[in-house]
Amino acid sequence: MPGEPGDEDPERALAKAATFHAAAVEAVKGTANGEAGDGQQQSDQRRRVARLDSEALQVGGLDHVVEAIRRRVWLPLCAPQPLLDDLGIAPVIGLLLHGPPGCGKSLLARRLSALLSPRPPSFVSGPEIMDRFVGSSERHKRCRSLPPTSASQSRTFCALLHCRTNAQANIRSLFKYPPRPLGGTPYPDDALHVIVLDEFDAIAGSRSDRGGGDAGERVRDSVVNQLLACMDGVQELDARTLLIGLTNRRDLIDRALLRPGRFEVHIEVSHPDARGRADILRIHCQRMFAAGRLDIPATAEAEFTAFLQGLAERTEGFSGAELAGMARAAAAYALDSLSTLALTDPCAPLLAAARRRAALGRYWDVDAARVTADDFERGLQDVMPTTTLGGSGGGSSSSSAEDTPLSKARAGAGPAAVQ
Ligand SMILES: Nc1ncnc2c1ncn2[C@@H]1O[C@H](COP(=O)(O)OP(=O)(O)OP(=O)(O)O)[C@@H](O)[C@H]1O
Repeated sequence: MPGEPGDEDPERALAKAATFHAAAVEAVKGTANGEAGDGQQQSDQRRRVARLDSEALQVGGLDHVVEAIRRRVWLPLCAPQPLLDDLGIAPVIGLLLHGPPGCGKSLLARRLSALLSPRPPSFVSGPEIMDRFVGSSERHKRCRSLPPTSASQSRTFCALLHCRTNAQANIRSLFKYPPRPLGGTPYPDDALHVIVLDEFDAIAGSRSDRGGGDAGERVRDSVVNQLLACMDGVQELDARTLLIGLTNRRDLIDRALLRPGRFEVHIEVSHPDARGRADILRIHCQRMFAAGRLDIPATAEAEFTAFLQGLAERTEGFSGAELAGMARAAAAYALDSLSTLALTDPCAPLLAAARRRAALGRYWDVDAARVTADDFERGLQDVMPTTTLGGSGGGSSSSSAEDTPLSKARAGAGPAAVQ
């Protein structure tokens, strides 16, 4: 039967799929054009199905991840059904993104789901689900420490049964489509439903490791069993469903969930390399650069690039979250120096309330506000201690503004050297 994993050698099926790629995209474009109501919607749909790359997703340093997603997840999802039938494949129903914290898994899942389907995705936090059910079952578990009267035993049994039933119902309800948002953009009934399972290991921990001992463990086991059952029944649903599991610990996840046909595609989202870090920094500094708030003229694209490369060289081992944090810290230092100006202005307390608002602009000197090399240097120092990897030592405390990538870039000296 088409769509059953293992019907055809996956490599061969993929090679065939690649051959049909152009035709598939064209066919989908055609469908989008045919179905769209007005011109705007047409062009939106066309863009949605026709493009999936790092730029469209607004993520940096994840080109290889995006390419794998495009090939294994996106192409089969947007290919025409007759073509999939000929190839004997069905789109995957489970994608697992795993890797260290802060490297962009949630960001990627959010952006990808927005690009894949007009239907709002369902976001689920693993610990939240488990706390609700396992927490209560563990509270009831304490009944076990009571003297083994028939009353306490039956209370424990009922509580466990209740928690298991609730947890299973809760997992089943995940697969139901969320109600259409009132006043939102209409979408077809069979639009893809994306379910993002954050901290997936909390829901999907390996059953064999736990031995199924106490009440909480039995609830956890029943959640995994329910998840397996729901995934196996996903093909019967009216709309296609894609589960995206996010985890820092793939090794903790039950192996039955990780097999082909369930979470079939595993992609590691790891720390970015120097080029990736420059891309991520560009995303997070682009706005201040374009607004002329960086201490580099907004037109000096080459200087900006050199500045980003210099910073990227000095931030080995940083995650995307840490790079974004560094840009925020630099901006906060810039604000801080401006607000100091405001506090030290001797006229400030004397101003009448009506004039304060107008005066604020003067005190903050909004027009002159720039994020300087020193601000980035201090931002780098701030974020450094949270970084556990790398330690190429960017930003030794003695480095002066003259040594910074920004000042080197401004002097036309190119990227700063790795320290
Ligand atoms: N590749 C990236 N490109 C651009 N920004 C990034 C990237 N990676 C991380 N960030 C920034 O860091 C923030 C946090 O990243 P995100 O929550 O996606 O990490 P995560 O891998 O899901 O972490 P965790 O495993 O701790 O949940 C993002 O909202 C974004 O601002």
